[in-house]
Amino acid sequence: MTATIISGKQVSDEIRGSLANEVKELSNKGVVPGLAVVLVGEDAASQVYVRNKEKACHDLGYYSEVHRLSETTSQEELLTLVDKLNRQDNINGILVQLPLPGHIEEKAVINAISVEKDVDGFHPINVGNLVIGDDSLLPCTPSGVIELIKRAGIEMSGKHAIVIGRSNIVGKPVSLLLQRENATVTMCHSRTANMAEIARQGDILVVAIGRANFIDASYVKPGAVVIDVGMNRLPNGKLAGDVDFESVKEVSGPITPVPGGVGPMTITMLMQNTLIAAKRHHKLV
Ligand SMILES: Nc1nc2c(c(=O)[nH]1)N[C@@H](CN(C=O)c1ccc(C(=O)N[C@@H](CCC(=O)O)C(=O)O)cc1)CN2
Repeated sequence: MTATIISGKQVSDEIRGSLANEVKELSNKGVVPGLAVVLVGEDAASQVYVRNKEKACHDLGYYSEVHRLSETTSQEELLTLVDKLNRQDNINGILVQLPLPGHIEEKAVINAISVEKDVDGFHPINVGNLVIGDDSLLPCTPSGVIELIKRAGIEMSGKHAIVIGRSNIVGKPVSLLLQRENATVTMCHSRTANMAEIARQGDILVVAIGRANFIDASYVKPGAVVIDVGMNRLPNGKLAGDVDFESVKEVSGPITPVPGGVGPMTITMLMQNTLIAAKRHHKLV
């Protein structure tokens, strides 16, 4: 049996089509969603992601500002820029590209972004609202995972979901979002004993551990849905997920590839969050 491939690129294109239509309708009311992206330093991957965010804004008809700051920018200077963007009326979403250079404290910067403009969903108030189930801007990669599962027509309610990885940006939020969909969630991490045995109980397996090709077929119940959030750059320059795609797809049900799975959803959910923030700002929701 060969598994169905869940294409993040395809789902992403569908969502972007709907966003573009909504932006056209909003423009009749004089509303243009605005996103500010801040990049500090020269990290090659970050430069690509920031360019892709700028292009997504352009393609969907958003206003965008990209602030490219030098590696030596001080925390003080960055906070001053964030403060300016917080007060700018044409900006609905602010995203500071991570990772930041070592001399800047990520927490201080994230906490400085206005909660209403935190389209990354990383501010502690947005995280707290996610925990208690209140309305909030959701972190992009975890909400992209849930959207991919839904749009593949997979029911989460009553299913046993296993999340491998407990990071603040993927593992923890994705487990909360799966619970919100009424899945029963088990979390595994680097200290979990008998991980393969536990993982094999899952109807849905979400993997975010940052170890290339770590999950092989022995972790997968036949027919289980497998979502690979890993993005590991190999010495040969190729990108690999956390899941050994070739062996796992022989036993699993629907599965996401890397690249072309969860990755493309991250920027699409960012665009969705920016639109939500714009509509809230203009009291249209
Ligand atoms: N402030 C933030 N910083 C970072 C985030 C984030 O959500 N907010 N996530 C990542 C980087 N990222 C977006 O910023 C991102 C990563 C990967 C992709 C993507 O489309 N990946 C492609 C492959 C691309 C490649 O070949 O390198 C895929 O998986 O198909 C989009 C966005 C860290 N920083």
